[in-house]
Amino acid sequence: MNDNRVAFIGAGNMARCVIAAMVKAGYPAENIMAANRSEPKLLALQADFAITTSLSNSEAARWADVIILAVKPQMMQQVCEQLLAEVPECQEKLFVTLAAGLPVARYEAWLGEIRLVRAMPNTPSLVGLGVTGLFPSRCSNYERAFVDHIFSGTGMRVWLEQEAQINHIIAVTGSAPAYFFYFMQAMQQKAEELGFNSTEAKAMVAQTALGAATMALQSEHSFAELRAQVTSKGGTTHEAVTTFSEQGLEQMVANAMQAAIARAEAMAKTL
Ligand SMILES: NC(=O)C1=CN([C@@H]2O[C@H](COP(=O)(O)OP(=O)(O)OC[C@H]3O[C@@H](n4cnc5c(N)ncnc54)[C@H](OP(=O)(O)O)[C@@H]3O)[C@@H](O)[C@H]2O)C=CC1
Ligand SMILES: O=C(O)[C@@H]1CCC=N1
Repeated sequence: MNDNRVAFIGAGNMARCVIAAMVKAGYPAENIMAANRSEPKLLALQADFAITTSLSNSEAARWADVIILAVKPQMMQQVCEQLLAEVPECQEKLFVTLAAGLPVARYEAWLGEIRLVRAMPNTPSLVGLGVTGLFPSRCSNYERAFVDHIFSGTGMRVWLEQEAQINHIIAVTGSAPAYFFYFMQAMQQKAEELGFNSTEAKAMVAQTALGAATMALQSEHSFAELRAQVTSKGGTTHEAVTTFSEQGLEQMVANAMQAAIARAEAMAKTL
């Protein structure tokens, strides 16, 4: 499977995360190319992963067996239409798109009835601890297995049966690293107010998050049970958790996740 040539169109944050995971998992760098409209990110990818790069999307698409679309959703129509105009044979290749919001039908309007996988990774893919949701359209079993192989180094993969579930996985995992970073940022700010220096505070908060997530993954207990283990009757945790609860944490989280889904649905209509 490592013989297939994989080209990324767009070499930003998410392309870097997936490329890092592929290379770390042993995918040959000579079979990976990244194209970007400007040079700095390409130079960094060359230096870090020894992949091939290009300032021409068309060159990358011509070279590739598999084309991974990794530009922002707002750029996607222009990129796809230009690819089809300059590399008409790209229609015969396998496409993967990382973009939020855009349904398969939109790509078919721009590129024809292509074989496409919508993938929704998240940034912890960079360190092999990501979650990627995947929805295939018109793909063979081999193509599905190959895309699973591409993302194998990113962490957990979840194949979805309904396209609408992509918007749900955006809320649950795609956008979710930002929720945790926001929570940790708030904890770090308070720790600094309490007198810990910034480096110490960041490390203490991140280590606690890592410890809690590792315990949850290794334990059969529910999150509620693990929380109960920390919460002594009449103790400090009870006061903190009650404050979260009284101030509506659960509803706030649900509202935020629903807002992410609503935005993905709106993008599907407007982009
Ligand atoms: N970030 C995340 O956590 C996740 C993002 N995604 C999806 O991944 C996609 C990329 O997001 P992300 O990596 O964060 O965005 P970035 O802005 O970091 O990367 C987009 C890249 O596309 C390049 N680009 C823009 N227009 C063109 C063009 N016409 N031709 C070639 N390259 C172009 C940009 O170049 P330049 O450097 O010149 O601006 C930039 O490097 C989005 O569709 C997003 O929805 C999916 C899951 C998670
Ligand atoms: O914010 C976004 O739209 C993208 C998709 C998921 C994470 N980042």
